[in-house]
Amino acid sequence: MRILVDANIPFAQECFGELGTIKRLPGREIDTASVGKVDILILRSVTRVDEALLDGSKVRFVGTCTIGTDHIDLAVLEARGIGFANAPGCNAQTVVDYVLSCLLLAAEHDGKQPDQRRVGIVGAGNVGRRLYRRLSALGIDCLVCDPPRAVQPRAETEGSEGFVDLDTLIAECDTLCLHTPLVEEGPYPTRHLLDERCIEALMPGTLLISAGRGDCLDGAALKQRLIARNDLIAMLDVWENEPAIDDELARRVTVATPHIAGYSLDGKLRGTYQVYQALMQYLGLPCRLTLDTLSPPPALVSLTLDAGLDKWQALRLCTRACYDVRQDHLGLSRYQATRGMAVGFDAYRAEYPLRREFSTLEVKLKPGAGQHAAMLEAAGFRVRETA
Ligand SMILES: NC(=O)c1ccc[n+]([C@@H]2O[C@H](COP(=O)([O-])OP(=O)(O)OC[C@H]3O[C@@H](n4cnc5c(N)ncnc54)[C@H](O)[C@@H]3O)[C@@H](O)[C@H]2O)c1
Ligand SMILES: O=C(O)[C@H](O)[C@H](O)COP(=O)(O)O
Repeated sequence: MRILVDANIPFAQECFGELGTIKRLPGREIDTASVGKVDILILRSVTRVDEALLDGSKVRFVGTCTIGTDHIDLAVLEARGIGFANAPGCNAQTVVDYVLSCLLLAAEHDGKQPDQRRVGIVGAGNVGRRLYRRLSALGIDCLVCDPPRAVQPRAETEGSEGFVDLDTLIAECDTLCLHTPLVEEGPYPTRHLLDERCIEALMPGTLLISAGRGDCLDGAALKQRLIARNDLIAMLDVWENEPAIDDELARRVTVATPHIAGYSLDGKLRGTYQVYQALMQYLGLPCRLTLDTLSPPPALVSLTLDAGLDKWQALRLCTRACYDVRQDHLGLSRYQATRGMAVGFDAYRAEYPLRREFSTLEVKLKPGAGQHAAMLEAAGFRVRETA
C-alpha cells in the first residue's frame, strides 16, 4: 500500500509503517500529481481535499489528524466511497492550556487577574466545554454561546446558567474566547460570526482570544478598530488567509501566533493515534500500538513549590514552565521579520518547539504551598503534596 503523510505529523512511521510505503510531503505541497498512485492519505488541516485533488486517484481512505474538517469536502469522499476519519477532541486540552496562558499574560497588560474577568465562550464543543470546566473550577465566571447546542440544552455540562446568545455574551463579558469551527451553510453559519457589528460592540478593554478558525472573525473589521481606537487586547492564533495572513493585523494585535494553539506533542500524537485506530478498523486489522507506549516521557517531569507565592504567581509559574504563549508570539514575529509572513508562518510551525500539556507536569507542593493544591489541579496539573 502507498501512504502519503503530511510531513508535520509525528509518529507516522510507528503508526502507519506496517501498512506499506510511506512518503512524506509538506501539507501545502500535496497536489493531484503527488496523490496519483496513493492508496491512503494522512493529512492535517492545510491540505484541501476536494474533487480536483482526488481526480484520477485511487485513494481509498483519507485521515486528518486534526479536530477541524473544513478542509475536506466530505460529500466528495462519500460519493467516491472513500473512508474517512478525523480526530475529535485530540488537541482540545492543549488549546485550553493556550487560553490559560493568554489569560495570565493579559493580566500583565490590564492588571485584571483571571477571576476578575467574565469570560464568554463561543462554541461549547470539545474545546469550549473543557475550557468552561477548567475556568469554572478556577472560580472564573463564564457565559456560553452555542446556538446549535442550545436547541438541545445539556445544562448538566454547561452549568445551570445554560446558553446565551452572542449579543448578550458580547454585552456582558470582558473576555471572549472563540472556539467555533468554520461552518459555511445551515442555520448557524460561522464565517465572520464575529463581524464588524460585533467587533464594534465589544466593550473597551475586552480581551479577545480567537483559536477556532480564522474565517470566523472579520480580520479587516478588527484591524480597523485597532487602528481607530486600539482599545482591545486581541490574541489571535487563527487567521483569514493562512499562511499569508494580514501583516498589519498581526503587528497590531497583542499576541499573534501561527495556528499553534493545539500544537503540543500530546495533542498531535493523539490526533495521529485516533486516525491510526480508525484506519485499522477500516482495514479490518488489529491495533497493536497503544497511546501510552507511543507517548514519550516529558522533559520537565516535576517542579516543587514552597511557601511565598500567591495564587496567581503560583499558577503563572507552573503554566509558563509548561507553555508560554509569549514565545510563540516572538517566534512568529522573528520569522516574519526574517522570512516574510507567508513563509515564516509555516516555517515556525514546521520547526515548532517541543511542548507538552499541563497534565504531563507534576507539581509538588511543600506544606507551605499546600493551599494551592485545588487551584493547580483545576488548572490541569498533576499535584502532589510533599513533606
Ligand atoms: N487553533 C488551533 O490550533 C485549533 C485546535 C483545535 C481545534 N481548532 C478549531 O476549533 C474548532 C472547535 O473545536 P472543537 O473540538 O471544540 O469542535 P467541536 O466540533 O467539538 O465543537 C464545536 C462547537 O461549536 C458549536 N458551534 C457551531 N456553530 C456555532 C455558532 N454559529 N455559534 C456558536 N457555536 C457554534 C457547535 O455546536 C459545537 O458545540 C474546530 O472545529 C477547529 O476548527 C483549532
Ligand atoms: O483542527 C485542528 O485540530 C487544529 O486546528 C490543528 O491544530 C491544526 O493544525 P494543522 O492542521 O494546521 O497542523
